Amino acid sequence: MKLADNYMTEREAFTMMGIEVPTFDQVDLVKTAKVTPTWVHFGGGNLFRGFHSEVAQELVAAGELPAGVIVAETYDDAVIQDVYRRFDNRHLNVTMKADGSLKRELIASVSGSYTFNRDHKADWQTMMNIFAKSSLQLATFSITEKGYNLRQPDGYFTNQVLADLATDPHTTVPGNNMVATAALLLHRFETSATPIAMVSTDNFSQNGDRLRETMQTIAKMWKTNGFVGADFMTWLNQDVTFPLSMIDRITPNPAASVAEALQAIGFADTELIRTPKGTNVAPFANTEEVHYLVIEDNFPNGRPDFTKAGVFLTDRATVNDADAMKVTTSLNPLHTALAIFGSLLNYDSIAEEMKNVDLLKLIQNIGYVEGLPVVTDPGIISPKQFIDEVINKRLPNPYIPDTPQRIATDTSQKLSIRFGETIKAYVADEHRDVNDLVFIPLTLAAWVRYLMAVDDNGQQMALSPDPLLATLLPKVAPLHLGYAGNLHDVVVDILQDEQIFGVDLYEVGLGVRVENDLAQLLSGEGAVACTLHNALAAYGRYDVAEGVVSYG
Ligand SMILES: NC(=O)c1ccc[n+]([C@@H]2O[C@H](COP(=O)([O-])OP(=O)(O)OC[C@H]3O[C@@H](n4cnc5c(N)ncnc54)[C@H](O)[C@@H]3O)[C@@H](O)[C@H]2O)c1
Ligand SMILES: O=P(O)(O)OC[C@@H](O)[C@@H](O)[C@H](O)[C@H](O)CO
Repeated sequence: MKLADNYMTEREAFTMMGIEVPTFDQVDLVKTAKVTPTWVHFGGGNLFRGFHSEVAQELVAAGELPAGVIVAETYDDAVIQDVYRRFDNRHLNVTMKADGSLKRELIASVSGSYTFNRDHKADWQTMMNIFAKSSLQLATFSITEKGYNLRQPDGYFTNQVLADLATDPHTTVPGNNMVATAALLLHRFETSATPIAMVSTDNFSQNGDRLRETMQTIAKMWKTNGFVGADFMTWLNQDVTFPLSMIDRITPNPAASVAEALQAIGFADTELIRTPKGTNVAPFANTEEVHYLVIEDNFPNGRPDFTKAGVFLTDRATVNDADAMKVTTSLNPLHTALAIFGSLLNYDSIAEEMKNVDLLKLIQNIGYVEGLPVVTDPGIISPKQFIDEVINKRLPNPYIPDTPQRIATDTSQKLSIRFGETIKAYVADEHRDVNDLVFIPLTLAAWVRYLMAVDDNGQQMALSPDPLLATLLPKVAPLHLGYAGNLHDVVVDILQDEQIFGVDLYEVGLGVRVENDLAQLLSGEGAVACTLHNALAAYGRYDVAEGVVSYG
């Protein structure tokens, strides 16, 4: 069987293979979406395919979303061509359960897919038409942290953004994806002027606020340059909402092991694709069973009843707390620590890393000891239960084919949220001492050590993509194993960069500690494993069997 087979008429054949098929006809969604679109999603990568599209499928089945969801790609044209249109906008979502069994579901909730950038004029116009429709209630985003950037590392607008902001959006098509998004909102204002919710579901704190600020920055510049009036600003401020969200579902890149399992049952569409822009996709997505989506309930033009698909809708403060819990202490910092140390120690599986007692203790100390105490309980999810589930069930699940290399992607964009927020909380609390942080600074030092692109055996190591590599690699170029020169002079520029860490590490009193850790980490072959082991012996406060104990 394959994705393009008619699941309405061949339902039994799919079911016999253990593939669940939709109860609705995708053709109906497509027809409805042409007239009354409801939901657009930007960034049709793996998270969307493993999570949002499944939420949409449940909502369609519940009669809550007759128009399905429309996918728009601003960045990677090949995604639309290779895994959406080529497969009639369908994919297989494979949920990998802790007992090794697979749930396979044919997803047909996508009612259209478009490449929204200036190279695709017809798709551009279609998206403009969709945004003009008063039926459109929301747009969601999963475009990675860097997808929201207007500025280059030095804080100035990128040349593309400068060019976009200097030209009238009514006459010139913008090149930057955020400016293009603002152009959609401008078109909406100038046509239906109906309210809309723009929902970022990317992994960073106050994600909605960042999207709002980005849209407002663009609008202000347009106004300054005389391209829009004050009325557009007023509409943007009053009628467009940017709800906060917390999203959680470990969704690794499509894995060969899952492709093989699908081939074994006779499913044909299993090709693993790496697009020229580096997105790893396939006709299927593979994801975990556990998932949380918490969204601020602020939809000014109405919304489907997301709760029918297990989504939490709540107030802003609760979402913020849930997000801070996940992104700054209880999941993503642990992931990033495993990504950095795992890459240096030559692991290619997160589950395998969890069998290394030192790596396990590392994340226990970062999570339970250093992060959890400064987290506010969101009330809807217990932080302690959440982190227990992450460390004891989710990360060790051998059936989740996740890799430290995937998670190490774009680390420079993530450190300020993953660790910087905890550092700031310690600094802000007069009852806490930032010098009690041991394993967070060690992980930051390990990231600088990682940038040397040499593993713990002294062998060259491929680095995961990161937009700052071009500026960072020349800075660490003098470093080598056994380096005995002036380390401070080499790393000071990096460690004081607030854009990267969220704080100037020297200003908060952690710079020298990170330098000292780095000196140990690069002292020779095996020094990464050894430094971690010694730090745990000296300062580890979490005992695997007994829970938190005092400093050694
Ligand atoms: N995969 C997960 O486990 C997971 C879980 C929770 C949250 N997230 C969030 O979702 C994001 C996407 O994850 P994914 O697994 O879908 O990744 P992916 O690599 O499968 O897809 C990335 C998507 O972002 C788009 N993109 C990349 N760079 C862009 C840019 N500069 N501008 C605009 N769009 C850009 C790509 O075209 C693609 O659609 C993550 O960065 C994270 O913030 C991921
Ligand atoms: O997606 P990123 O790049 O922000 O971070 C990598 C992983 O930590 C992340 O994708 C997790 O798998 C996810 O946050 C789990 O919900």
